[in-house]
Amino acid sequence: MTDAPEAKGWFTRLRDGLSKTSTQLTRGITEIFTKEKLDAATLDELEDLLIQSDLGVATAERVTAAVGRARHAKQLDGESVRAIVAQEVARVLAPVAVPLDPPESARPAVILVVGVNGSGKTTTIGKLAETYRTAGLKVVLAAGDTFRAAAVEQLAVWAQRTGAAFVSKETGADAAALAYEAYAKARADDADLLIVDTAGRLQNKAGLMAELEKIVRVLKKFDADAPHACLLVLDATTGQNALGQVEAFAKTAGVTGLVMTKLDGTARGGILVAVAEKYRLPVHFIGVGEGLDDLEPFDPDDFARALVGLPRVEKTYEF
Ligand SMILES: Nc1nc2c(ncn2[C@@H]2O[C@H](COP(=O)(O)OP(=O)(O)OP(=O)(O)O)[C@@H](O)[C@H]2O)c(=O)[nH]1
Repeated sequence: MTDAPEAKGWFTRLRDGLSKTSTQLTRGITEIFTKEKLDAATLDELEDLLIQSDLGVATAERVTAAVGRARHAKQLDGESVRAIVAQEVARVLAPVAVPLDPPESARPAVILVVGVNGSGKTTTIGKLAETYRTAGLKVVLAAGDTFRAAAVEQLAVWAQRTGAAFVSKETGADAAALAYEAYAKARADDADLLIVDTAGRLQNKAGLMAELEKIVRVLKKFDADAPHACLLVLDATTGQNALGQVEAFAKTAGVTGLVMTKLDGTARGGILVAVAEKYRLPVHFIGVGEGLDDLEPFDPDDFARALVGLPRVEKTYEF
């Protein structure tokens, strides 16, 4: 298969990126499962470890129950417990692993990108532009974070780097007016995809909501189905705060899917599982670095194996 080397490269980066999380989990599991006796207290310790690793209570219970069922069948060691963790985590994640396919019929399809400041929105938009440009789509980027000149400049650099068209206005300009101009340009250019950056200010929820609503209203004047996706970018290093962010943005912005960034900088990568389990929103992409190649479509099996530091299982296909 031609894509095998690239896929392998990504898994290695994913595993390296998640190494802080997997080292912590592996160490904890190994300590718990090298004891002579395997009893209810052992399972309680495992459950506590999984909760402390941000996986969420329901997943921790589910994994512990699976390990409990397996304990009579054979002598469990750390590695087999990690394999059970990976299997159960993959089962929790499978329903939310949904690709982001902008509708081809919409010209342009519109992706609105929201999230708190610093979550990695702009970087994610740059990487998305690269992904879709590489797939042959004509992409326009709209610098909707009009409050911060640095955010506009950063997005301009990404546009240049990826060959996407770029629309911006002066600092402080109305973000909805910018969205209007960007859509008009994208349509005039017969672009496939318009990706709109937004300012992220959770601390000013009312203002944020009004601004996002205005952007959406403007887009709907062109196309009643726009935006076709509203992506919330979450920074994994914020741990449990990610849950509050999903709550707030799901209410205010009508989030349709998630991107989780910075999984490489944290021992809290388990938070993706807690978010998936609680909100059941599609997870489209995950990010493990600042480079163009560091964003990939979300694969539940790869993520679950990397989370506990196990090698990738080559997929088998049934016909
Ligand atoms: N390690 C790591 N850093 C990342 C990742 N994604 C983004 N970053 C970095 O995180 C910082 C913030 O990213 P931005 O893309 O500027 O975030 P933003 O949400 O647009 O932030 P504002 O522009 O402040 O609204 C930058 O230094 C990025 O290079 C990632 O997956 N891993």
